[in-house]
Amino acid sequence: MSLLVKICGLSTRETLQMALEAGADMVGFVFFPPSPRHLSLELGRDLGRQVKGRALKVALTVDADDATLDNIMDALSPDIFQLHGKESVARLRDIKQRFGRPVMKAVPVATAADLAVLPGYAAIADRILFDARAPKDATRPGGLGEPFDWHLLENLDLKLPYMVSGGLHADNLAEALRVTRAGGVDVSSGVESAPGVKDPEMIKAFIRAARASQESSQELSVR
Ligand SMILES: O=C(O)c1ccccc1NCC(=O)[C@H](O)[C@H](O)COP(=O)(O)O
Repeated sequence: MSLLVKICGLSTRETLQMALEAGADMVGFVFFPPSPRHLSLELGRDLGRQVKGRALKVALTVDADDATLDNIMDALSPDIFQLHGKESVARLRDIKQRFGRPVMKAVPVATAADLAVLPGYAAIADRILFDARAPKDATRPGGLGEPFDWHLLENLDLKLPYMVSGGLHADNLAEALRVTRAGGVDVSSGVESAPGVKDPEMIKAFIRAARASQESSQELSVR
């Protein structure tokens, strides 16, 4: 299974183009006003048209209501909804039924106890995104550029595809993958020169590092 690379929080045509040309498998668009990466529906529509099937479009929301999701569906037509709030298992089921799109549930991780929610979500979600749990005073539940202890996932037995995120960058993603055995990596802050300002060279470096890590793990597996 090829490693999935997601570049999240894209908000300009130029950096989206760079991520697509560099080979991102998923491009994430944030619809959460407190985020420095938040997109208007108009910009989401424009950027969505630019993707043209070259990557999966991920709409990132936080405890959004149906009206908000309807608007995002109309503007972006996402391939996946990434639910990054406190959405219940029942809410995941509702969203899947209403929109007919896969859902990726973000699971915040700080301690082993945070993994207790997995069986419920894993029964409904299509994939899981493990992210660092945000501090209590944070203005948003993700995109904070801080890692969690990847060893908490060392003995994970999850039948669902999962990604690792939270404070990743080109220089630590290989270790994150080695420890977590995740099938994908996701990054936002680690490819930015400032909050919300994506850096093309950092995007390229991150994707290059992810592909290099994938190749070396494939070489090890055939030995
Ligand atoms: O990116 C945001 O601003 C954001 C806002 C609210 C909820 C989630 C958010 N990001 C979720 C992502 O998928 C990020 O890529 C993930 O949290 C990793 O972020 P980072 O640690 O900055 O790489």
